[in-house]
Amino acid sequence: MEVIELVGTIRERMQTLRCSGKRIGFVPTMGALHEGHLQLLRASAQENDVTVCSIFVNPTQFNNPDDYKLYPRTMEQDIALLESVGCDILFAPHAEEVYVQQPLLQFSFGPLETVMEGEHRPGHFNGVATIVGKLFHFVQPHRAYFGQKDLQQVAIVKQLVQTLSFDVELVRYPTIREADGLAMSSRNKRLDPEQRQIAPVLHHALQLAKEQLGQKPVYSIKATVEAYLAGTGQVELEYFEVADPDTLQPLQEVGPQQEVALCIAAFVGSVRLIDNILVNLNEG
Ligand SMILES: Nc1ncnc2c1ncn2[C@@H]1O[C@H](COP(=O)(O)OP(=O)(O)OP(=O)(O)O)[C@@H](O)[C@H]1O
Ligand SMILES: CC(C)(CO)[C@@H](O)C(=O)[O-]
Ligand code: BAL
Repeated sequence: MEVIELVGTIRERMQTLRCSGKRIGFVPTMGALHEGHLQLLRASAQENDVTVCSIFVNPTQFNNPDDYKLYPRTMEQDIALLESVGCDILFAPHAEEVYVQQPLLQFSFGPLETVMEGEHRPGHFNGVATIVGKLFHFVQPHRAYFGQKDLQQVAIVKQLVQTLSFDVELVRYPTIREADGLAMSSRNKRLDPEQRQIAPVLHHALQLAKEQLGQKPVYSIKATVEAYLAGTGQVELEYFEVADPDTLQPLQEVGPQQEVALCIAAFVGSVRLIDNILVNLNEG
């Protein structure tokens, strides 16, 4: 695997590959790789001629300085994992070069950024859109792979691609979970053993809500989830929403034919985790 750190070098390399007719698959990450990332990379390796992974803990998308400081960084182990799944190129740029020009562009994603992650992490999606846009320019992928775990991020990137006319096909990959249901996430590495044991309650709460969908009104389902998590005594709920899976806008009512996204964010100790599931009521 080639490891490239400089923007000029990745641009040149990708230009050459594109000119020789190679199809480029791209998996942007912040590192501390786990099986969720590896599945995205395997899908890319299968569906493209060349797979590029980026590892960059992007400072502009962190609204909480401690979260940035404590974000797990495991570069040596990441390189070994990338080699094990046949990744061709790792792009690991430096913040000084990525953010050489200031100030940052301000994006506007309308209603998408006023709910859930947008509401609770001010500036987060502006940082995500900025870095994803830059990475798309550097890597020039034909396809880019994103996880459903960050469902709202996928919608933001989709809007970014449409608004700025990037010629990139987006692939949304299902959430990969631990055996006990916990969605894999780099931040799981920050959980102590007791917190790790309790963390699957986020997923359990989503399952509980799913069972009640179509039977009970949305406000009552929300109350059930709140009471369930409060009962654990160790998890602080930030939000639970029943949302439209495309617009991510909260739904007050759910129709019999509807597909909905059940989305949750909660603190386990000082670690903030998110999760979601998609439910199609039509499928019984
Ligand atoms: N469990 C998972 N299943 C599928 N895709 C995932 C999973 N976890 C992360 N991804 C995807 O991998 C890409 C890189 O994510 P990132 O590096 O932020 O990792 P992460 O595990 O989401 O970390 P964290 O949530 O702690 O920031 C994103 O598109 C993300 O949605
Ligand atoms: C897409 C991304 C790599 C941008 O920094 C990040 O938000 C992530 O890892 O999901
Ligand atoms: N996986 C989303 C990136 C973030 O939480 O900042």
